[in-house]
Amino acid sequence: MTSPFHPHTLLVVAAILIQPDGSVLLAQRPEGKTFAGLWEFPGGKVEVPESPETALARELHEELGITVQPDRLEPFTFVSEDCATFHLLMTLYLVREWENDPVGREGQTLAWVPASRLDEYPMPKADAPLVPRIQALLG
Ligand SMILES: Nc1nc2c([nH]c(=O)n2[C@H]2C[C@H](O)[C@@H](COP(=O)(O)OP(=O)(O)OP(=O)(O)O)O2)c(=O)[nH]1
Repeated sequence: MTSPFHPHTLLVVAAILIQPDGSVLLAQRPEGKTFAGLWEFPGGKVEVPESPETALARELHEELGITVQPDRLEPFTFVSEDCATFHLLMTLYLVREWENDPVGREGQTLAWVPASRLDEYPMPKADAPLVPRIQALLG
């Protein structure tokens, strides 16, 4: 049954950038944003009329100054999480190729983290299931 109070679904795309040594990139959400201080996978909201892949390429350029090819993004997994005022649907892509070195262009601190140490970085609740999946992928 449909409820008029059912939260809307927010479509978010995020990247798991992987270096040749197997470390992955985390960004710390800056002060003033929701979840400030927590670590996340870079990305953001899909805007009309973007595809998820073009939205992720845009977000990675805005946030990190890197260039990725939308058709080289590798679908990995997704999370579906009730966040009280909205429902988060976040699709994640593996990214192994990019141009330029990532820098935090929006004040975020960046960290390259070995998969085995991902659980040392506090993340939004929705990200919790991702950690064992990434560890299984990267060993
Ligand atoms: N990029 C990213 N967003 C995440 C992760 N985990 C998680 O719950 N989110 C949530 C936080 C936000 O509600 C949403 C991403 O939107 P966003 O990052 O564009 O949000 P925003 O800059 O506009 O900031 P805000 O409106 O949430 O304050 O997804 C993650 O690992 N990466």
